[in-house]
Amino acid sequence: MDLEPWAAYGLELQDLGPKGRGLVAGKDFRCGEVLFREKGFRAKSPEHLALEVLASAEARAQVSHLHTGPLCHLEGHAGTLPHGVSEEEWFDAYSKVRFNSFELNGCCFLPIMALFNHSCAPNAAITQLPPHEECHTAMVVVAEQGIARGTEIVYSYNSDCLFVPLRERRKRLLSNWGFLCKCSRCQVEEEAGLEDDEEEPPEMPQLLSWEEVDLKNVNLFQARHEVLHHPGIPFSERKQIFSAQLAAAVQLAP
Ligand SMILES: C[S@@+](CC[C@H](N)C(=O)[O-])C[C@H]1O[C@@H](n2cnc3c(N)ncnc32)[C@H](O)[C@@H]1O
Repeated sequence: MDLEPWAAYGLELQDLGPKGRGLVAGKDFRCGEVLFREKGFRAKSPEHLALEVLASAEARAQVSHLHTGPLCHLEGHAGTLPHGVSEEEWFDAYSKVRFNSFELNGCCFLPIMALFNHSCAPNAAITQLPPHEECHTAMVVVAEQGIARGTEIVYSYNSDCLFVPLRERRKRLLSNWGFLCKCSRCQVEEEAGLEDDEEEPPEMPQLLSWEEVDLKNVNLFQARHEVLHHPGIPFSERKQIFSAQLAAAVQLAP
């Protein structure tokens, strides 16, 4: 593998403290721009993917740089290990797959995409590209002002997380991904004491709808901030708005 394949996309890998490493914009990106594409591996489950990785020296090399999650979360292999594979090698491969893959018509594993950190107020989103049988994914900028050079690029590991209050978001991320979310939104809400408070009903902002998906970049994401930050908007409505924005961004992408 190329030593720094993300550099060709204008991305820089940096140490970001409590979140570990993360990818940062090395140049300005426009709203709606596709900033990254990758073809990865797909299998029925993380266990199947780990076995595929262990079976191929090339795949092992492709994942060697990845974060290894907390082993206490792992149940380990159900049956016998492949010939010549030690327990230690199994746990390393399984942990890398388990904590860096996501569910998209099966278990999808993208070795470079796995370097992006999660945020509950993301400035990018990932979307599947055709042909859909392949694990082929693009990342699209969904920040209303685009993404300025030097800004960390973050997407939501589980877009459902965007639409629930702080305590519930943290619970889901902790149980599915094994980390306590330290994104900017969680930190602001934590400092404001929202974890303990009953959430107040929001004033309804001016929201985008499905009918408006052909809007131009300028106002495409004008309602995004409100959508993410007003906890009282019904879950189904938030999801619809978020999906409409993403669909519009993909249509606008070159
Ligand atoms: C897919 S990896 C992302 C890249 C990783 N930071 C690295 O150094 O390789 C996922 C891991 O990054 C860390 N991480 C990602 N987003 C985070 C966030 N919002 N808050 C805290 N940790 C985060 C967690 O350790 C998580 O298990």
